[in-house]
Amino acid sequence: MTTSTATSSSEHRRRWWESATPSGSGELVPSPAGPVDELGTPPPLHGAGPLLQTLRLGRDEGRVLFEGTRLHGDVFRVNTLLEKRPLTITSHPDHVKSLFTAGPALAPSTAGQSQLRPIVGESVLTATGERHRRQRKLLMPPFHGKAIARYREQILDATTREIDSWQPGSRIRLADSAQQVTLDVIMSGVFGIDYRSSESEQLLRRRLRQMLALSVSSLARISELVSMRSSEPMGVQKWGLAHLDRAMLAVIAERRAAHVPGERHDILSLLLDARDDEGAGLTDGELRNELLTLVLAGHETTANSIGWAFERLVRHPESYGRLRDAARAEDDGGYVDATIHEAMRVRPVIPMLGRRVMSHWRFGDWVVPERSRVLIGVLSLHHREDLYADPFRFDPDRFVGVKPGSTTWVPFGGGDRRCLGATLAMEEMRILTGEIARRTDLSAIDAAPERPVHRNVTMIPGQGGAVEIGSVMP
Ligand code: HEM
Repeated sequence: MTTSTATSSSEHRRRWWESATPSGSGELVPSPAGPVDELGTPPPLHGAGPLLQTLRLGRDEGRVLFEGTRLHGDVFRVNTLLEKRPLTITSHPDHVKSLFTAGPALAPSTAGQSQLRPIVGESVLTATGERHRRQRKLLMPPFHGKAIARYREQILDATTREIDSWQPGSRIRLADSAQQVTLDVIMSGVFGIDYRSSESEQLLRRRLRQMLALSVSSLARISELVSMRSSEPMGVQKWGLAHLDRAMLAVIAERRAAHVPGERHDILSLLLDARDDEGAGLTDGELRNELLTLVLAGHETTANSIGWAFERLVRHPESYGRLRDAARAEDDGGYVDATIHEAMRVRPVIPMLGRRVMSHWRFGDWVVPERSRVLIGVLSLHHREDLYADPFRFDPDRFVGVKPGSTTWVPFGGGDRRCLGATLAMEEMRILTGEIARRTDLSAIDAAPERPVHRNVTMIPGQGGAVEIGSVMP
């Protein structure tokens, strides 16, 4: 057996999001990982049939991850209807490293099977192999740190507008409020659209908002289920997308016609200038797919991370008090970043990452067959006692002056598929968290922690990070 991450069973009888474990950080025991020849498959989670295991994995990933590591340690397998071979789940940083560093030929991402594929088509998120490499290279420049600095003012403007609208004494869902900001940032940063824009650009803004509202409706959830195994959109999704596509292609055509290289700095304009190694640019269809990917991958993840951060903060008055003091001081001493890192550790919005091993692969004492799908349990990795003392405790101090490790803190994934928008997301979260803490006093509506809810591949706060607004300062 490899290193066990097992925790006491009494603690596990509680719900994991309400857990608090005693302190204690052991030494991390190394665990060999990588391609090998012979087999020795990991233990199954338990005896439940594939239908039940598929449903549990889709609805309650957190429970599967904590139950699996409690029963079996670092590595276990689940039989699902999604794959012919069992899925292997690992939570050991050495295994994570082997998958992140192996490269796309040996351990490609399974994002090609993403539920976003019917909507975004082939894009940097869903492409694999050479095509993914090309798209990623074209898209990188607008997401570099220097480029992100340009969006700072837009993020601050949108944040200020949102907080100005908050009324003392009212109750809000912070994830929804943050989404207004992240959507505005996407509109101005990605498309260069603001209130001064042309009629066709305003139409695109309305259509995007409509489609995003539709994408969380129950009708859309049903249509998502119907199109799960299809690479084409179906039902209400197809109808909504046809409307959006017309608006989006009209804006792309308008911009192409008026384009002067270097004049504008939004991502659409930068992408119009992008060229691959052969000197080819992106077609209108490719631009549409990439822009829609950025909208869908970028706004809800960031907004829900803010929702989770304040869901934790309002239930941890000491840390919240320190954050407010830090945000109101001239120099925050790194506490805002530390708070974001800690919130993303205890509540990663994407709790599992998918890879496929193209060779027999060793994970500690176990070897899984080639072409198996492997899931990295981000949530269970982030709660290892040998990596984080008292892992269920929310404690931003653990990250003050400490850079999170690339294989021990992975809310943005890693390797050649690491989140393209991570720098932008961090900047958005830094400004939102700092400004909310500086200007407002919030409190929890309910003392009980919010239950995690699983939607598609994300894990979001059940009440959206619900808070009561005490005061709002200018
Ligand atoms: C807190 C916010 C965010 C979180 C937690 C997050 C998380 C992730 C994760 C876990 C992945 C998959 C990584 C892997 O498989 O190794 C990913 C991929 C991606 N994300 Fe994000 N993301 C966030 C914000 C954003 C933003 C703001 C954008 C862009 C506007 C963005 C664009 C993308 C893209 C394009 C990919 C695909 C990258 C590729 O496959 O090469 N994300 N993100």
